[in-house]
Amino acid sequence: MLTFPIVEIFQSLQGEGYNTGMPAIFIRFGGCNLRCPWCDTHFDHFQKFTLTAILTRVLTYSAENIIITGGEPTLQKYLFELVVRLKRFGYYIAIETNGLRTVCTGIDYIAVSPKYHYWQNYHDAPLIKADEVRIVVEDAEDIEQFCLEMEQRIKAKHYYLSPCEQNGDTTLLPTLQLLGKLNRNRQDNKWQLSIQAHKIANIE
Ligand SMILES: Nc1nc2[nH]cc(C(=O)O)c2c(=O)[nH]1
Ligand code: SF4
Ligand SMILES: [Mg+2]
Repeated sequence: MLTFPIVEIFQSLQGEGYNTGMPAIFIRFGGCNLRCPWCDTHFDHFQKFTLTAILTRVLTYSAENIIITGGEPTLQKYLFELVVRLKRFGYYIAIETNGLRTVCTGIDYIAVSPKYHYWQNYHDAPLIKADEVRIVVEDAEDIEQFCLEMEQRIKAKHYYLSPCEQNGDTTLLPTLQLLGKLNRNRQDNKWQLSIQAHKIANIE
């Protein structure tokens, strides 16, 4: 029987990016094709759920939006089958991906978070169109170059920088400084700040 590795399913508010504040049911898949040193998700602890079990659980919540995340959710071979089933119930479906694989059709909103730590993997990454690009700011000399390359590579409506939190430290100041640099000499103020609002609010 078709099963999916599920870390957790819960309802909360989108804490990041353009849809911040949007009530959503989060479906978090296990497994990832990267190992970011600052990763905040235990994607290797999961339980097997059938499609019907996922659906049954999702239907216990009130939100009309779904955020598919992980881990790296595009690793799921049968993600499209899940999306089709969820769509029949009228859900608006967003996905959070690192952008190293294509995203199946039927998803309404793509948030891609390319990882500076794995820059070399992005030179030929397939995802070149998204709704938002969100880059976690690691304190590195050449991260501005990475951001500019991703802006060129991935066409999106919104571009965000997000501070990196690790062991109680945050890169908020370098993030603000980098926003200043990326937005200098241009009128569109294209790069915006995205914080992990759910962590400050102490919600899931
Ligand atoms: N509230 C809340 N918003 C989120 N947006 C993206 C998340 C993620 O872990 O992918 C996340 C998360 O874990 N919680
Ligand atoms: S891509 Fe995301 S889930 Fe995977 S290791 Fe990096 S931060 Fe963690
Ligand atoms: Mg998270």
